[in-house]
Amino acid sequence: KLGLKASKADDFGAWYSEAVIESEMISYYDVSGCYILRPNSFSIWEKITDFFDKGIKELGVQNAYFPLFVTEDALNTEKDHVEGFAAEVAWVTKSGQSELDRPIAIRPTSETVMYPYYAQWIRSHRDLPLRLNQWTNVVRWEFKHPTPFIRTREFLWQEGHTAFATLPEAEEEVLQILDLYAKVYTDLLAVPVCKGKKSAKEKFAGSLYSTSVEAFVSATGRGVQGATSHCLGQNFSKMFKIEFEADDGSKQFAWQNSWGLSTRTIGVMIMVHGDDKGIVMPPRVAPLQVIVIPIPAANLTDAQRAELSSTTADLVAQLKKAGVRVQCDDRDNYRPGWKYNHWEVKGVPIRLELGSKDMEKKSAMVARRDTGAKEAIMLTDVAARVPALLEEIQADMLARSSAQFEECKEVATTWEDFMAALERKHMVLAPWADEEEVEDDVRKRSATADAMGAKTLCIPLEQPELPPDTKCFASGKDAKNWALWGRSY
Ligand SMILES: O=C(C[C@H]1NCCC[C@H]1O)Cn1cnc2c(c1=O)CCCC2
Ligand SMILES: [Mg+2]
Repeated sequence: KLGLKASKADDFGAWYSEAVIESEMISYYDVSGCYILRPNSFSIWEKITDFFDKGIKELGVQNAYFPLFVTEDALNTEKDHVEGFAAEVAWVTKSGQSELDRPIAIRPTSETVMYPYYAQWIRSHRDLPLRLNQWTNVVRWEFKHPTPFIRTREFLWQEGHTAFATLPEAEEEVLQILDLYAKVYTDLLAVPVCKGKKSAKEKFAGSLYSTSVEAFVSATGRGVQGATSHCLGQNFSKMFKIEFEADDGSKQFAWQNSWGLSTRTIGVMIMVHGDDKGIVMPPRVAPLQVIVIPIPAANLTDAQRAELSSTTADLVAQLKKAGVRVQCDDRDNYRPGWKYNHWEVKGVPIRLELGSKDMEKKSAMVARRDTGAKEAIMLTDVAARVPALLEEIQADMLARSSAQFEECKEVATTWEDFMAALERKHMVLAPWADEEEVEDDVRKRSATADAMGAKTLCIPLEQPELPPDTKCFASGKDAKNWALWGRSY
């Protein structure tokens, strides 16, 4: 059977597992929760890192590298946050046969690695702002069911850690980074996101407030946090004594941010765009954008065969010159149908078929992976048309996924409408009291036998009008704002 065995609509988990394997993005590994990122997925991470790294450097952020290991004492400096996560911290307890006299943690995130040194480096307001980022791996020994890219025990990410003399400077950066995160999703991955603030319950315990970009997987009706940008206020500078002498001579605690985006981005892209034929790659991140497949007729003369291969080689050369990532599959031990499937599973955005009758008409047949649409293109137009078509595909993918996102977002002001929307596997924009106990209550009351309860995904930065006297959909108390609710990963 061509395409995947599992269907995305019928068995999403099986579909996703099969898609990441058949597309050669992932290989399973013999440590649970860990996966091998093969070239087809790692090249996407390279595009994301190139884009984001350029963006933060334009903002004045510098890259550095801090050690993988954290001492027990350092890690416990922020113990009231870590205790919630203590079970996730992985420890080195021995080397060879000998026990370490003190266990050493593997970084689950690097605040406690970096901030003792921030305290050493920052003495005067002239040392600010200090804005460092690192591209690393981190380890979190999650116990929930692992999912490639989405929830893994080791993952790649970037973590930005910045310090400013004033809160306004920090707050400005929080939103600059959030904008960059949104662009990673919309401009590279063709995935729409909602920018918002996290509720008190959902925010990072160590932050003053957290902002995030939230994506939505319509196939499962679950939201997924795409990336986070936290304003830490002076919480960490007080813990780590990151103080500076202000220009008026007073000693003040620095104002800090931290922000992170991980290889989870790739999983979101797969879940949003994939179909029953496999992965659908947005052209801007596709490792291979065009596969050229010559289709020699059975009874070709040597001359005709030679002409077909030289025309094919010429097309590939023209497309390469036009900056297109292109390959030719002229293997003679596979028939065309097998090849179509082979490259569709990998999500190659464009297939260019070159058959003998096409040759006579000096044209090629181009097939789009996202819609399956085919169009004949004159050979002389290929080098101009294909780059334009790739951009059209990118735009169309974002337009379709954005329309899907809006379709999956319902407004509700009553409990009944809220629950009905969840039943339809949708997100719900609802006015609420913005109180943690209300959120706890909704989580419990909205859980059903076969589905987890809903949480707030974010409080959208773009708030709809809130008429006076609007009541919280769940508690009946006065509503403070609109939150986007949903089941989530
Ligand atoms: O990591 C963060 C906050 C922050 N870390 C840096 C990047 C941005 C942002 O994610 C929150 N967090 C999540 N998970 C864990 C910890 C933790 O602090 C610490 C212990 C192990 C698990
Ligand atoms: Mg976690």
